[in-house]
Amino acid sequence: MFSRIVRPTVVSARNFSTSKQKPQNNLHNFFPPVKNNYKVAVCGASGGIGQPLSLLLKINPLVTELSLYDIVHTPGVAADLSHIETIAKVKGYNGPENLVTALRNADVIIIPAGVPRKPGMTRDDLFNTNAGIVRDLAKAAAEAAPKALIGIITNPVNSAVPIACEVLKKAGKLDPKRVFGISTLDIVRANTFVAEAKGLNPKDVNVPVIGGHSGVTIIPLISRATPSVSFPADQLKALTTRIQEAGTEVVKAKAGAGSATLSMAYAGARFANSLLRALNGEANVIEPAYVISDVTEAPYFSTPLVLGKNGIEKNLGLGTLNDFEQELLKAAIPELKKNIEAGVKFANQ
Ligand SMILES: NC(=O)C1=CN([C@@H]2O[C@H](COP(=O)(O)OP(=O)(O)OC[C@H]3O[C@@H](n4cnc5c(N)ncnc54)[C@H](O)[C@@H]3O)[C@@H](O)[C@H]2O)C=CC1
Ligand SMILES: O=C([O-])CC(=O)C(=O)O
Repeated sequence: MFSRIVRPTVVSARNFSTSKQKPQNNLHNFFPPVKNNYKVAVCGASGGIGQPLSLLLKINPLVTELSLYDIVHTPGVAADLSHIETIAKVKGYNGPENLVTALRNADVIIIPAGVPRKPGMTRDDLFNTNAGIVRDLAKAAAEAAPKALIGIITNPVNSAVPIACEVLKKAGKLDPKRVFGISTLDIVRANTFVAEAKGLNPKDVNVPVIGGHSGVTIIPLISRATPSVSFPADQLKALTTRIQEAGTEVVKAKAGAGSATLSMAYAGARFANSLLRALNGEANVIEPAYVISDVTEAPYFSTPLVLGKNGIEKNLGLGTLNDFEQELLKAAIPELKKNIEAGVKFANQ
């Protein structure tokens, strides 16, 4: 994933034979040199997403402290990851009594805590269990790390982000530029499926996906893909539906053993890396995410964002949508508004 940013340093065998330097078999050569260092906290670190996400963060050279919080198993996960030969110091924190310490002064907090779907469930069916989890984590973040950039993976994302924002608002700590619903997996999937359909290398493909993160609220903008691609109407419709229902595709394939974990860990690590690159002063880091927004009637909406040291530097907005995409937007808005209202109501009850 990091090869998207900087190509690996290639050291030839000849260089080794003439140099006094020891050949390096570790992964350090794959990463760019870094100027700065950051504390990243993962809430739900022992889970199906949390563990591989924490692994990817442990090998990110921008991370110098990795704080792993969960209600179970963090001592084991932290001990395991701490043996990896990278600079990040790993600490595990178990249980609510250690939550505030885990989050204290974090620069970035990523939240994959909560239950996943089983076949036959919608993401909304997770609301009753996961809403309270997100509320409690947001409360702790407001107390321990009010300047942190917070990325929420927990479903239903469309409601979870409003819950977190309302909780932060009540604590007087809401900065709308710092709270993100991570919809990166939708972009990752769109890139992969379009690349497969056109025989391209996925690393060269970028498909903007806007809206929310469930069913019809996921709006792929294939007309704006780079490189430019086109499909006959029936194929475009099928591809769009596949991107919208890709989470369900994984839930069905896992047959009761949960939902996407490895691809989500990749997507979460890509998003966290973009936040860290922006914090570290890199210009023009662009990622779509689901945030407080005034670009549509829905008060939260995902569009491409320019990220900076303080979170969102600029919302790049909707851009031009073709007729097909306008229809997708029309279908998404009522559902999004309903999901957002449910989150706001929960946080204020
Ligand atoms: N945004 C997205 O694109 C995606 C979101 N998800 C969502 O991510 C969430 C996690 O999924 P998995 O990792 O597969 O689930 P999992 O069940 O494998 O892991 C969840 C972890 O959260 C922990 N947890 C539960 N309550 C907690 C609390 N109060 N504080 C801290 N940790 C707590 C559990 O102990 C467990 O380790 C689900 O809600 C799932 O729907 C999953 C895939 C994609
Ligand atoms: O489908 C689910 O429940 C998990 C998820 O959000 C995804 O894979 O996009």
